[in-house]
Amino acid sequence: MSLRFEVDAVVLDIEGTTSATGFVVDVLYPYSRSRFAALLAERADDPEVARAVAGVRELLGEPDADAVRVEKALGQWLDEDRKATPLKTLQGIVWSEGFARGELVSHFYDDVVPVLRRWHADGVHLHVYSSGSVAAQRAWFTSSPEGDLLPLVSGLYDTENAGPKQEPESYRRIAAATGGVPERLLFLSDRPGELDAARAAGWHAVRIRRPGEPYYEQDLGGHPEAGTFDEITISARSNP
Ligand SMILES: CSCCC(=O)C(=O)COP(=O)(O)O
Ligand SMILES: [Mg+2]
Repeated sequence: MSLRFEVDAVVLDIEGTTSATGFVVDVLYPYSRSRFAALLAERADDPEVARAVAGVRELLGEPDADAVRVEKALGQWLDEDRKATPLKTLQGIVWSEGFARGELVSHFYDDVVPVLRRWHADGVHLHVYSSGSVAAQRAWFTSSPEGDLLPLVSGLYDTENAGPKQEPESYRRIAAATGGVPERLLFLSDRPGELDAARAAGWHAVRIRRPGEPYYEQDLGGHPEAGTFDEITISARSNP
């Protein structure tokens, strides 16, 4: 299938779209799980850690939850792949340190990086919108197997600065932040509920449907689909 869009910017989901969910779940999740206890015990006074812990307690409805209870909740949310913002904040802290130490290198599907480079060279603005925190996204793009990809990216959005990914209002916020008009924005994601929200905000939305990904079999939404990024052609305004 070949798809063509005239847009100024492409907004990218990460897990299931640019990158394999299996890598996130099998490599990144265990990495964060094994470091949460030390993070909660040794850096409870770090303002970002304290804010995230307060967020965990709020989601639990347990204002007095101690570090053991908080760690247990984080572990359960990891098991469920629940995209809870405080979990993502804490993961972002440990992952970005792991990437900086060279203990982690991110993953991109083979088709993705050449196409991102081409779109960028053609004047298409690239933004990221992921449940992974902005800190995690920055580290992910900086420490790729193909070197530092962060210069390709103009903006990073997560559930904290944009809002939940399945709500149209979040896409309106991103459009306002990028200065883009909805009909000149294209969102790529594996998850039908996110694509529905982007479409409801007036964006173009393409479902990236890769074999082996969790939403591959789900057949809802009626969105245009692509199996790889090569199937999508973008004409930017500056480069018709
Ligand atoms: C570098 S982000 C790590 C992946 C992650 O934790 C996540 O939740 C990604 O979810 P997405 O919204 O990109 O599907
Ligand atoms: Mg995804």
